[in-house]
Formats: sequence, structure tokens, C-alpha cells
Amino acid sequence: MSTDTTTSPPAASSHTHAFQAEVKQLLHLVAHSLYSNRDIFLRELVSNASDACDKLRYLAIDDAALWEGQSDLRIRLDFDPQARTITVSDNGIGLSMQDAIDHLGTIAKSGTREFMQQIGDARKADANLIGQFGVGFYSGFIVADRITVESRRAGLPVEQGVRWSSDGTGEFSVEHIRREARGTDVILHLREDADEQQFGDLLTAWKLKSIINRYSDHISLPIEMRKREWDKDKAAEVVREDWEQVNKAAALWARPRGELTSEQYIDFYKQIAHDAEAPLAWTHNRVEGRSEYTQLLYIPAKAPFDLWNREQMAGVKLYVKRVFILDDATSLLPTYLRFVRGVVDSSDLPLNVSRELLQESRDIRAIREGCTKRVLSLLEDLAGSEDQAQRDKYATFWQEFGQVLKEGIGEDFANRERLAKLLRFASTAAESDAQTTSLADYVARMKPEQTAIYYITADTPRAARSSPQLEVFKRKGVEVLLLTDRVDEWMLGSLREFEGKLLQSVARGAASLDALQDEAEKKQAEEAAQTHQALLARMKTALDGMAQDVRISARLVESPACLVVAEGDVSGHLARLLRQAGQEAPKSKPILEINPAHALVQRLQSELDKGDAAQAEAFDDLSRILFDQAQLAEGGMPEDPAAYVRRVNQWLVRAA
Ligand SMILES: Nc1ncnc2c1ncn2[C@@H]1O[C@H](COP(=O)(O)OP(=O)(O)OP(=O)(O)O)[C@@H](O)[C@H]1O
Repeated sequence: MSTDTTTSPPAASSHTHAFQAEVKQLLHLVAHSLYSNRDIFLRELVSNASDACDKLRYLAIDDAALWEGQSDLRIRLDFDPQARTITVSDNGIGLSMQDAIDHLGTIAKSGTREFMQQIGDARKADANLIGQFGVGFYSGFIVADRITVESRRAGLPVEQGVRWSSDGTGEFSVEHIRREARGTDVILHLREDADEQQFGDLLTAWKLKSIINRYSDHISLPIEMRKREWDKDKAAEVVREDWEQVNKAAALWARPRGELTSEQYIDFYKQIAHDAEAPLAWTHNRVEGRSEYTQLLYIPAKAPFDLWNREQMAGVKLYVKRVFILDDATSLLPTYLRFVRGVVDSSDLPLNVSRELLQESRDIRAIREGCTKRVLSLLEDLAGSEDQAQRDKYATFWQEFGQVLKEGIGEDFANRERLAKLLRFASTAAESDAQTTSLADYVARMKPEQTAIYYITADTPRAARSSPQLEVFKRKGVEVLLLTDRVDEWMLGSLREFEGKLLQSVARGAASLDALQDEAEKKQAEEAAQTHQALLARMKTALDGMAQDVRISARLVESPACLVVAEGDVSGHLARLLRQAGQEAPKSKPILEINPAHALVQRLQSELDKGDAAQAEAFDDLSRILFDQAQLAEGGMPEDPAAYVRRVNQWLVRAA
């Protein structure tokens, strides 16, 4: 926080401010963890310069005076070997004094701020992790021990320039300066203390050019350096006053696929996604027809830390005829594809398109549909590839982003079937939870008499696997899918069937099990229900207010009891999720199913047969114990845990 909040001090007086706490941490990390990646500092500063130019162009649409009579935007890179400085200049929007204090002293992006708060200990953070957050401006401190920024915001008087300066430890100073030129100079004073080898080469034209070529070629503005010529007479290189363009300024996505190497695609991804790791896959197409655009979309290999934030949607950049317009993935892709990174460049939209206009534009709708289809095709290609390495990539993708993709089942009606084919689940058919299956593979393995796709929902795969409701399925060798992601219950609300087969919870209703029972089993169940009619009725009274019914189970083999929900009722698992999320869960009561072959149930029957008043209490207690245990077995909690413990203990004492 600022120690001094004066915003407009008189010219020439310098004011010192402390960095926000997280910036200090970040600076510490930057200086200590990113040496191996040091060249990225130039990419970050050039990208800021380019953003500043884009911003000016955008604001000048409504206020042409901001051009101040000079509308050729460009970025310049200069260096001085004697002074050991590198300067990145732009004639973009520039900074006011308040901008400099606000933007260069704090981390504005809430995600990055939270991240910095979380890591706390600099030693734990590795460069890859930090790379994700785009250290941006502060990356200058990888190579510099002092940075000076001189700037003037477009439209402000020349006296309202600002000089910001810091050694990147605890504080920065700001003062007003007189500055004719609009825009910003970022001057890096290279470190001297470190090994000369480490930074010395940065003070050469070839090195700076090679970094620009590697990282910033696609920047659509010219990046210029001073012309250098060999002077025969002096037998030395002389630096001229005029400038030459050193980048191709050819947007990568605008070049034909055949001209580009994988390395170029990967480098470009790393820049736009702020990711140190290569992407899993990408798709690059020029779409022609009713709406013309180019799309270059990437699937990252790792989920970002803020994937769960559905508001965090700035993954795809929109360009119009190679001019950057905005980061607004909400218009370009549905929420459930928010992990996609990339660029869409439209040939049809007007350059001054606003956010509001975007929402209504037919061209944007067409682009959004087109991008969605492309991403789904890309995923289908990976998932269905002949090549094991590609299928492994899909497995990685699923691991990282599967839960997000599942949101699409409820959100994207038009693509629901395609999405359903991309789903993967853990299953009782595999020993390991990591080995997942598709619905199509499940259907191919179904027993001839089986009519439904069975699943169980639970908090963890382990809880799912040991659930009593699975017992009969295990005995009969019928596969059950194990659904343990939070989003699953929600997804199931929209995914009722697959290839004509209903998805059926093993913990719901009774009808679906009929298909799995042979005649003898059905008869046996009917007889058991007859024999235990009185027991069932008596238990129902004992569990009044807790269970809506008590019946003989066809699901159980080893356990005494389990809970099931009636058709149309909310499952116990979903009710728990809702309560955890602080929401009201519908108050439907479960059905208790009991296993007549189990000793505890037989014990209940004998308590009932004794029929005296003292036994009535024992009967009630044991019924409640069975109910509470069924609750525990499916990962729930007895309504009154202490009462449950008391009852169990009474029985243990009696048995001892
Ligand atoms: N050359 C510049 N001209 C004008 N403003 C700048 C310039 N460089 C940085 N800024 C301002 O400082 C802010 C912080 O820059 P920084 O690079 O740290 O983060 P960012 O650009 O917002 O994020 P990222 O680099 O991760 O994309 C920018 O958002 C911008 O407002």
C-alpha cells in the first residue's frame, strides 16, 4: 500500500511509495527463479507496449484528439552498452502519474494476487508456475537492478509526464516530468553484480533481434531498432539516427499452415497463454463462406489454477483484420470450453466493434459455433486416434479438463451427443480409477439382458467402489460407472440416455433391477417380502420421519441394509453437495432396503417375534442403527451422530 497517497505533487518533487505486499513477493520470485528464462523479459515488455498501442487505437475511436496528430503506432528498442541500459519505447496510450502508481506498484489481476498470497514461501514456487501468471512488467527485474519508466498519457499536457523508478526491492518513486512524446519508455539498467556473461550479451543488436524474432515476430506493429552499418573507413559498426523494422509483423495465425513449424506454434502459444509448457494440441484454420475468419485454438496441457472460476474467460483473443480488439472468450466460446487459448481473427467485423455489439452480432455467433465445433473435432481426433500417443494426450486432457467439459452436457444442447461420446468415467470394470471408459465402450460390454447403463455417484471412487448398492452388480458381473466429480450430479440432470440406453443410478428405484433378476430370484424376493411383511411394517413405524418406506432388497449380498431414493427424488449424494454449497436440499426421505439373509436383519425378526414391551425398544434402536449405518456406508452422516454412537455402544455392551 502507498505510504503517500498524494496524486498530483508539484513538478520535480519525488514521492516514494511502498509496493503492495504481493508485488514484493513477486519481485523476489522474479529475481530468484526466472534466470533460466531470462529472455522473456523482452517479450513481456514488448507485449505491454503493443497492448498500450492497441488501447490507444481503441480509445481514439471515440476521441480522435488522443492521436495528438500522430497516428503511426510503433515500438522501439534501443540499447546503450556504456550506460548498460536497454530501452523499450512505445507511442501508445501512456501512463498518468496515478496510472503509474496504481499499475506499476500493485498487481491488479485478482487471480495473480491470490496466487501470490497463497505461495507465501518463495522457495516453493518454480518458474513454470510463475510463468502462468504473466509476471509482465516486473519481469524486467530478472535482468535489471533498476527500472525507470518515463511516460505521458495521451491527451494530458506535456507537464503531466511521469517518471517512475525502482530498484525492485521495497519501494518505487514517482515524480512529474515534462515530456513531449506521448507513450512510454521503459529503461532497464542491467544488473552489474551478477556474472557478466549472464547479461553482457543483451547489449548487442544481434541478441536483441534474435529475442524479438523468437518471441515477438507476430506483434502486428512494427518493432524498430536503430540502423547499424559497417563503416569501412573506421573499420567499425556505426549506429545511425534512423530506425529500421526488425520484426516481420506478420501475425502468425495469418500465415499458411504449411509455412509454420511446430516450434513456432508452440512458442506462440507460450506467449499468448503465459504458459511455460507446450500445449497438448492445436487447430489452425481459415474459414471461408458466410462469415470469414481465421482461428488458431490451443488445448493447454495443464489446467490453470483458476480454471474453476467461470468468470475467468480471457483465453481467446479477438482480432479484426489483424488488429487486436479484445480478450473476450465469452462471445467466442461457450463457458465449458474456457480452457481453450488462442486467437480468432475476423475479416467481417468492424474495427470499432464494442462488447455490447459482440453479444448480438450474427458473425460472432457463427464464429462461436465454428470454434466450438473445431475444438470438439480436435478432441475427437485425439480420443479416437489410431496412435497411442494421441490417445494418451486425450487421457491427459481428460484428467485436467474433463470436469469442465462435463458442464457442456447441460449447457450445449446442440452438441450434447458429441460431448457425451467424449466423456470418460472410472468403472468397476477396471481395477484402477485412473483407467477410464467411454460410454460407447460401456455399451459394447453390456450383458445381453442388460437394458440400462448403471452408475453410482459418491464423494470418492473408493466410497463408490465399496458401496453396498454395488453388491448385486458385482455378483452378477454387471459393470457400474463410478461418478465422483461434483459436476456429475448436475450433468446427469441433462444426460438421461446414451445411444438409446437409459442411464440408471444403482441407488434409485427398483424397476431397473428387474431386468437383471432371473425368474427364481424374482420369486424368492416376492416370498421374502411376504414372510417379512410384519417386520417391514414394524420397521417403517420405528423409522417414521426418517425413511419413506422399508422394503426387501434385491441389491444386497453382504450388507444388511442400504438406502435408495424413489424415482424423481434427489439422491443422497446430491443433497449432501447442495448442503455443502450452502443451498437448501429438497427434503425427500430415502427408502431403506434390507437384506433378509443378513444376521442383523434376522436378529430384528427375532426381536419382533419375542413381542414384549422391553424388546420393542431394542427393536427401534436396532432399526435406527441399520438406517444410520446405511447412511454412513454411502458417505453420508447420521442425523444425530452422538445418538448413533450411544445406540451402538449399548448393543456392544449387551453383546459383551
Ligand atoms: N508500456 C506501457 N504503456 C502503458 N501502460 C503500461 C505499459 N506497461 C505496463 N502498463 C500498465 O501496467 C499494467 C501492469 O502491467 P503488467 O505487465 O504487470 O501486467 P498486465 O500487462 O496487466 O498483465 P500481463 O503482462 O500478464 O498481460 C498494465 O496493465 C498497464 O496498465
